[in-house]
Amino acid sequence: MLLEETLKSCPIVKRGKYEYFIHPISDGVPIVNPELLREVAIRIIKEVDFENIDKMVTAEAMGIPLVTTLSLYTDVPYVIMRKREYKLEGEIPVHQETGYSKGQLYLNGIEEGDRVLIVDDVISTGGTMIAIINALKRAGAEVKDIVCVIERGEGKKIVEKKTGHKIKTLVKLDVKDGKVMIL
Ligand SMILES: O=P(O)(O)OC[C@H]1O[C@H](OP(=O)(O)OP(=O)(O)O)[C@H](O)[C@@H]1O
Ligand code: HPA
Repeated sequence: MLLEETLKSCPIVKRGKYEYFIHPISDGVPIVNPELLREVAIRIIKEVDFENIDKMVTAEAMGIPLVTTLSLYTDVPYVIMRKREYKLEGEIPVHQETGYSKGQLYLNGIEEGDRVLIVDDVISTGGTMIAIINALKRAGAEVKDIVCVIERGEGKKIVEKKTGHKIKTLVKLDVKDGKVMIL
């Protein structure tokens, strides 16, 4: 499949001590081909019961092409957790920490009782997913399902243990000696 094929040959750069892989789905560079985006969206749709989902939630930036594509296929609307504060009434700020960055994410647009699907491109340390789940909990939403396209490291296990939510992923990889290995 295209996702696995393109991951195997993608470049790695250092971000501090973190070996960061660069891929169209996780970075939008060097180029995003529609065949790959379509394959990923269809693989996600096969994993999720969209009949039970009111809204999708993702984090800026690289969840955005994913939820956009999914929304066009399923007619389910989406909310983007932004790194920028809007100061709208009811806005929920949460702390986000990844393997290479720290910051804030802001949730708007979710109402109590909303049945939510969380979508993201990568789960690595799990810091971003914890932030998203915390924000949704504070909003009173019901997390129905979670899908991340790419899994690396221990984040998935850590978040599942900490929150009790199951996380679905399409591909699991490891970055070793400057190369991506599909597990
Ligand atoms: O499991 P974690 O260690 O938290 O890593 C996963 C997060 O890292 C990336 O986001 P990033 O904040 O780098 O933003 P980007 O989407 O703008 O690249 C990615 O899109 C995930 O949201
Ligand atoms: O290594 C990575 N590459 C792209 N996005 C990511 N998000 C967390 N880790 C990574």
